[in-house]
Amino acid sequence: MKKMTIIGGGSMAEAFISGILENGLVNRKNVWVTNHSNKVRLDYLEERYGINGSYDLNELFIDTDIVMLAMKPKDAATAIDKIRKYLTEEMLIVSVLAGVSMNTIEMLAGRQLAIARAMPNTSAAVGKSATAIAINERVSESQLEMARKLFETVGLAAFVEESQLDAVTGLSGSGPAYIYYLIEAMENSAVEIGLEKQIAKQLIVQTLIGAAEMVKSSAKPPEQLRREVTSPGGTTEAGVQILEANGVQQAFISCIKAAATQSKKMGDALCSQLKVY
Ligand SMILES: NC(=O)C1=CN([C@@H]2O[C@H](COP(=O)(O)OP(=O)(O)OC[C@H]3O[C@@H](n4cnc5c(N)ncnc54)[C@H](O)[C@@H]3O)[C@@H](O)[C@H]2O)C=CC1
Ligand SMILES: O=C(O)[C@@H]1CCC=N1
Repeated sequence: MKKMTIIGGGSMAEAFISGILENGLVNRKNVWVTNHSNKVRLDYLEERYGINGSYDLNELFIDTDIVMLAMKPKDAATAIDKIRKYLTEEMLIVSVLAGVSMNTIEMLAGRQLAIARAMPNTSAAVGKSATAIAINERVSESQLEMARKLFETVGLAAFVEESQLDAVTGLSGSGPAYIYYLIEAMENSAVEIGLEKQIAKQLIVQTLIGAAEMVKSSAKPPEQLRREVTSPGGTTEAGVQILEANGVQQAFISCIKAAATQSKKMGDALCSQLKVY
């Protein structure tokens, strides 16, 4: 990959810049980033990573072979409108915009483009994202490999159909927040039952890593692993009965469905705004 241009210099962009440089995917002198008039932030990215920040569109787009869209979905229309004349069919456009379809991006750009639309998560910041990627028919084999390599610099990358990306968003895009929510509850309860926050945090984190590792490496389904922890009449049973009585599993299911529905709604809202234009 010769040159990469990132539109939007927020937390997602920073995770990718860090991953790309750590893995030597693009030379730091060939990584370009812009944002919406936050010069202080661009200066920080330049200084911290030795990359280029710029507001000059010619400089940003000349000879670039990959353009990443990393602004908030609500800013996508304005941002793409500004850069549309610089986008060409030869470039790979990589979008991480939640809920914004490849069709919508092409409508905003006013032309057909080779697009890889992905849903990473914030664990990209530590190289542990779970990312799903969908591509359109204009993406070449070499561009597909480029997208795979790009997302693998920040964690696991899997290819899905675009129609599945709202589900992915509800599941793993928003997923870290559900786990943090659980950790908050575990930390609060630990303090209430007499543990110090610091030691509780270590125990909780290791418990999560261990359980995740077990699910990953074992052929047993999670339900069976759960049963193996649960001795009849024991402590786990006493705890899990409370979760069941409070409908916690159902609450998680409803939570993920609501997040997936919201992803679809956000995309539909942007799409209907475009039709009104
Ligand atoms: N935060 C998350 O958990 C995840 C976010 N995403 C997606 O990643 C994208 C970025 O999210 P964050 O990094 O959290 O956002 P952020 O708010 O940290 O950064 C957004 C950046 O876009 C820039 N921007 C706004 N308007 C612009 C314009 N017209 N031209 C150029 N730059 C412009 C802002 O100046 C800012 O630097 C969003 O579309 C979000 O849906 C995807 C997966 C997970
Ligand atoms: O909450 C959001 O809309 C974004 C998309 C996935 C995670 N955060």
